[in-house]
This record gives sequence, structure tokens and C-alpha cells, in this order.
Amino acid sequence: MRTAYRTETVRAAEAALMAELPEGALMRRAAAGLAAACAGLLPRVYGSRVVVLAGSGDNGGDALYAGARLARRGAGVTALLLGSPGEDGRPKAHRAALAALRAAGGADRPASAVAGDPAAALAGADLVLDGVTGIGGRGGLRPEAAALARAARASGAALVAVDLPSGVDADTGTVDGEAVRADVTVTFGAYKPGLLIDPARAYAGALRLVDIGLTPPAGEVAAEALQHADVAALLPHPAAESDKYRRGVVGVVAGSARYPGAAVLCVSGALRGGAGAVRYAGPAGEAVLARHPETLVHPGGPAEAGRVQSWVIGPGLGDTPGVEAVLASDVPVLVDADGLRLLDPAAVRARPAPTLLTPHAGEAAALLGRPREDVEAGRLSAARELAAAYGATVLLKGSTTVVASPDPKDPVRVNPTGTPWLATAGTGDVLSGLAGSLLAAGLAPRDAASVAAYLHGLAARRASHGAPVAAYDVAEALSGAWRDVTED
Ligand SMILES: NC(=O)C1=CN([C@@H]2O[C@H](COP(=O)(O)OP(=O)(O)OC[C@H]3O[C@@H](n4cnc5c(N)ncnc54)[C@H](O)[C@@H]3O)[C@@H](O)[C@H]2O)[C@@H](O)CC1
Ligand SMILES: Nc1ncnc2c1ncn2[C@@H]1O[C@H](COP(=O)(O)OP(=O)(O)O)[C@@H](O)[C@H]1O
Ligand SMILES: [K+]
Repeated sequence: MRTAYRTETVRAAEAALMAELPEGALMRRAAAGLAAACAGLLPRVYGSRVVVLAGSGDNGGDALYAGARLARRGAGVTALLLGSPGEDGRPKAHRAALAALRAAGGADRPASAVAGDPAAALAGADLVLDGVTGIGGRGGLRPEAAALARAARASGAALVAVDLPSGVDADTGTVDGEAVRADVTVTFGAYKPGLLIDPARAYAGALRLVDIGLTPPAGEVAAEALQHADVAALLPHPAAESDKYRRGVVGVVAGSARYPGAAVLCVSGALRGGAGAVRYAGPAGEAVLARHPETLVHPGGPAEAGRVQSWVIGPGLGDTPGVEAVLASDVPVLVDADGLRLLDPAAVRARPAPTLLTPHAGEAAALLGRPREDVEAGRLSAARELAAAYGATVLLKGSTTVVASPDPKDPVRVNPTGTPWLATAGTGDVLSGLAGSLLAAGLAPRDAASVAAYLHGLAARRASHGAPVAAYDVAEALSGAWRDVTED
């Protein structure tokens, strides 16, 4: 499990650790890890050209100390100092770190001296260290830093963010203005939620975690990302005495005369999610049977379809009724797509069994009564708000799929396996069938949702290999993704 902690938690853990260590020890550990990561990115350190963008805080301090280490190994290092002017008129910078850089033979200049031609200042650099701001940064980059960040990006040098890409919000993943677009982010002590959640995640590039001895309390995880072993431990496995009913039956209420394909895709996901049988209730039975003869098809509504251990309702449903009947059941229910329209929070809250909602950003925006862009810019808070309003688990789909449970103490789960190739019609139907099947197999809603998103993303990658995929390809690749996870 990859775990991320909020800034305040990281700072508290740092303070506790610093009290036990000689002054500057933590920063030295951070800088050593950072310099080693940079050295690994350069063909050779000796003779390479490194530019350090250094803000006035400790983030700049880390970058300057790392610059000093690289300078001692023969790199030509120049620091551009971005702090506001101090009493001596020079830009403020971490004093001891700047002294270390100078002692190692590095140069420094106020960034204002290169403001007229930032591109010239970055020309020929092999590596740029972004030490403008870390967890102390607020808002987007200021203009001077933004111009240098753009020039660094355009220079072709490897761009390494120190702790966080400057300009992104560590706790929420929002990006309010301009931010550094890094190739690699070397983060210290613990991941921060912004490194896992879009839009900020897209600015971070590849992530490296440097152990500086920090141990934030396990109870304060703010966001977490499952890995293969976590998913393998959660997946259902039939036992010797299992039969199809004991493995769980998932009911699917999806599709309409207009959209029969949604029913087929939802069932195709459900058949590969570990339930022992899939019951389909609705008007698209013929299309479902044509593709999936193993489905138990009922032409009527869900009320007459027979006993199930979970329901999935919504994909391609149009205006077909059925949501009330399904919500009235005493089994876990997944509501997606058309089922989310006009969904009554009170009806969901009153349910005796858990509910899982799987909106994309547009559907979440409609439920929250605010613009889609707001949801996309603040995924974590949007998912949390919806979960609280409905007393339900919420899987918010999109560039970073996040899963929030109604208990605010549960960390948000962030899916690490997604790929933009999934942004194609019908893949959401496969996902809801898959997650519903995992619910029927007995997984808790938060686990069913995050495991489904994980396998779904992995399946899309397997099916895609860098080329477009169709939703049905993703469904067919699910068994392979399952094997990848369990055989690892
Ligand atoms: N506390 C510790 O022991 C450790 C801290 N570490 C480093 O310390 C960092 C945090 O340091 P600080 O608390 O000094 O804060 P930062 O260095 O992240 O940022 C604070 C400085 O940036 C300026 N600033 C804020 N927003 C800005 C913006 N939008 N544009 C330009 N400048 C802006 C502020 O005026 C302030 O001078 C961490 O991210 C990490 O890199 C590491 O060395 C590990 C150990
Ligand atoms: N930019 C993106 N990057 C990664 N995954 C995406 C992106 N956009 C959409 N997805 C994924 O694609 C799927 C689309 O689902 P959805 O929007 O419900 O489409 P549909 O209703 O056509 O099935 C979801 O799993 C979502 O997380
Ligand atoms: K930074």
C-alpha cells in the first residue's frame, strides 16, 4: 500500500523526529537522497550542468544542499535564488545550504538577474532542480518562478521536483495557477495526497520516496493507493465447497431498447468479478444472451428477478424505473450512470445495506449542483462531500479515480492503474458490473470499488499496449489482469 499524509501530519512527524536528532540532520538526509536520485538521472555527474531554482524556505535548502553534493562530484552548479530580498537587498535563501553550495564551488545569482532572458539562463543545463516551494507553498507559482519553470521545461534538461512540484497543493492535488511540470519528483519521508491525485499528480512525473526516518501515525493516512499484493489479498477465491450461490449472485439492471449494449458490457464486467452467477433484469435480455449465454435473464423488473447478494443499477437504463425497488432491497447496491439522475440522498441514507455510487465528474457535478470543472479540479473533496451527503461509498471516475467512504476517518483510495485510453464509451459499464460482482462476492464497498478500479485500469493497459481499446476489450482483459495481480 502506498500511503499519503497531509502536510500537518508530515510536519508533526518531522518535529518529533527533529527533537531527537542533531540540527540539520533531516535536511542532510533529504539532500543526500535527492542528490543520489539526481546522479542516477545523469549519464555522469562530473562535467554535467545543474541549475537549482531555490526558494527562500527549507525546500530551497534541500535543493541547495543537493546542489552542493553534486558540485563536490564535479558538476557545474548554478543556483538561481528566488526568495524576496532580505535586509541586505539579496534574495533570501537557506543560509547554511547556500554556504555549503558556495564552499563546494557552486555559483549563485538572484533570479531577478536573469528575468530578462530566462531561456538563456537554462540553456545547456542537463538537470534542473525545482526547490522553489515544498509543503510550505501556497497557490500557484509567482511570475518570476513561473517564467523559469517554463524555460526549464523547454530547455530539455531533466526536471526534478524537490518534495513536490512547486505550485501544486500538497493536500488536495489542486493546481491553482502555474506549477512546475517535473519529470521526476523526489519526495521526503512520506507521499503527500497531491502526488497521487490529479491534476497535481500529472505535474509530478515519476515518484521517488526518500526515507528520512519519518514515521507518521498509521491512523492519519489521508490517501492510499493499493498495490498488487493488497489487491490479491482482497480478491475472492472459491473454496473447495463453493457453489455458484455461495460465491454470490449479482443482479444487473441496465440497458434499454435504446442502449442494449450497456447491459451487455455491464454483464461482461460482472461475469469476471468473482460472483458465482449474474442475473440480468431488464429489456435487453436478448442482446445479453447473444453475447453471454451463461446469464440468468429475467425480462421483468428487479423486484421479480429473484434473490441476489448485490445489485448494479444504471448503465444505459434511460428512464426505465427500478431504482426505488433496488434501493428498497437489503443487499449492497451500486448505482451508476442513469440511476444517479435524481438520486435522493434521503432514500440512500435510509438504506439498511451499503450503497456504492460510481459517478464520472459530470454526474458528480450534477449531484453536487456545481460545475464539472470544480469537481475535476478538486476530486478528493468532491468525492468526500458526495460520500457524506449520501451516506454512501463514492467511486469518482476519471483521470484519477478516487474512492471515498462515508466515514471521513477512512483514507481516500486513489487508483494508480488508470490510463487515458479508458476514456472511451462503455468502459464505465464494465467497471460497474465488475464492482457489483465483487460486492456480491462479499467485499466491503470501499474494497470492491478500489479493487474494481485497479483491475479495470490494469485490464485497459493490457488490452491497449499504447493503442485505442474498446470497452469490450477491457472486459475480456480482466481475467488476465486478475492473474497478473495474484501471480505476482
Ligand atoms: N522540516 C524538516 O525537517 C524538513 C523539511 N524538508 C523540506 O522543507 C520543505 C518545507 O519547507 P518550508 O516550510 O520552509 O516551506 P517551503 O520551502 O516549501 O516554502 C516556503 C517559502 O516559499 C515561499 N512561497 C510560498 N508560496 C509561494 C509561491 N506560490 N511562489 C513562490 N514562493 C512561495 C514562502 O514565502 C516561503 O519563503 C519541505 O517541502 C521539504 O522540502 C526536508 O528538508 C525534510 C526535513
Ligand atoms: N482521462 C482519463 N484517464 C484515465 N481514465 C479515464 C479518463 N477518463 C475516463 N476514464 C475512465 O474511463 C471510464 C469511463 O467511464 P464513464 O465515464 O462512465 O463512461 P461510459 O458511461 O461511456 O462507460 C471510467 O473508468 C473512468 O475512470
Ligand atoms: K519543489
